[in-house]
Amino acid sequence: MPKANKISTVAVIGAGQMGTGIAEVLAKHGYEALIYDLDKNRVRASIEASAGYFRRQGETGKMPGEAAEQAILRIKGAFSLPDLASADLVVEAVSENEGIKRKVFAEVCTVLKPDAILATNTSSLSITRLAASTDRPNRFIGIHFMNPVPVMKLVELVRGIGTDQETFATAKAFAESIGKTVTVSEDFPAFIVNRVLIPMINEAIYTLYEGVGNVEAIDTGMKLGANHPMGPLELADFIGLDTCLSIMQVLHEGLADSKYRPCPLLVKYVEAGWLGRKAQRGFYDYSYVPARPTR
Ligand SMILES: CC(=O)CC(=O)SCCNC(=O)CCNC(=O)[C@H](O)C(C)(C)COP(=O)(O)OP(=O)(O)OC[C@H]1O[C@@H](n2cnc3c(N)ncnc32)[C@H](O)[C@@H]1OP(=O)(O)O
Ligand SMILES: NC(=O)C1=CN([C@@H]2O[C@H](COP(=O)(O)OP(=O)(O)OC[C@H]3O[C@@H](n4cnc5c(N)ncnc54)[C@H](OP(=O)(O)O)[C@@H]3O)[C@@H](O)[C@H]2O)C=CC1
Repeated sequence: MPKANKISTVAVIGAGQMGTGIAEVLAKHGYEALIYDLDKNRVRASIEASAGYFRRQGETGKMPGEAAEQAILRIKGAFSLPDLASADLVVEAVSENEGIKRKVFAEVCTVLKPDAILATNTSSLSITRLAASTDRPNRFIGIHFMNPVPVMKLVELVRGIGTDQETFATAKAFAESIGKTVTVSEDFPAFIVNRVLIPMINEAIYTLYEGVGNVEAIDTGMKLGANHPMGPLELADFIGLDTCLSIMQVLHEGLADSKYRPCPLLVKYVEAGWLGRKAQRGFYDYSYVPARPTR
């Protein structure tokens, strides 16, 4: 199994959709994955979902059955932060909120090996600022995976001002060892992919808000008219409307340009708890099969 220099055990903090996908890709490529979340039920649900994913991979012949079974065994639940002490690399994938991430870093640094690398999967936040809240800004880096992690080929690497060359080289070798293509972004709000993608989604929400078209017309338009695999509103629901809003806020505040103002309809949906697929409701209602547009 390919492994990046000096890394064999990887801890993933945050057992949501990204943390679960990251653990799956790690296990598939021979790494021991420890998955942690504040909510123990989330850890159990994540492990269960990953086991289901690998069983389907085995049943459909996408992975040899035995390899799929071994991958299941490589994902282990961590139910307290000291359980992460053996990690050579930590990938933080908790909610896109700077305060929450800072708190997690402060706590996890107390249990990590001094030479462990700390990475964040943040979609938008300053790597330099997050690094400054840790005891190891030189060994801190942004490793930004795309959703769904097992399918999407890209990883963006983002150095903070203090990230050292060895950390960057190890992170790059690690990302390539799990089959990802690496692009490098400078440490600016939302990096490259989300600087382009999320304002497009925000504009689609404005198009809905202003009554230019309904959900179906906007998504069909972009799928058939621009060959996007998902319409922008479907994609917003898929990413999570809370995450989309956080990214727009970081762009708006970080670049101080009114063109990044979050659409009031996006704000309202998040305030209502209509966060997209993960909440069963966003621009679509997922209690129906197939999901029905809500506007
Ligand atoms: C917010 C950020 O910080 C950055 C981001 O991630 S932005 C979001 C980036 N992601 C995108 O833009 C995704 C856009 N959507 C797509 O590419 C596609 O709709 C999709 C890949 C998600 C699904 O593709 P599809 O053709 O509609 O569906 P489907 O046929 O079911 O799936 C295609 C493959 O993906 C796999 N797949 C789909 N969802 C998956 C998931 N959650 N986990 C694992 N595999 C998944 C399927 O098993 C299938 O695999 P095979 O080809 O081996 O059979
Ligand atoms: N969604 C996407 O398409 C992408 C997201 N990202 C980034 O990945 C990160 C995670 O996103 P995503 O997986 O979608 O979000 P989710 O909401 O699916 O998952 C976040 C998880 O973190 C948990 N959590 C919150 N606070 C803590 C804490 N203090 N300690 C441990 N766990 C905690 C949450 O629990 P609870 O729900 O109980 O609060 C939840 O289980 C974000 O930074 C996001 O920007 C990056 C690329 C793509």
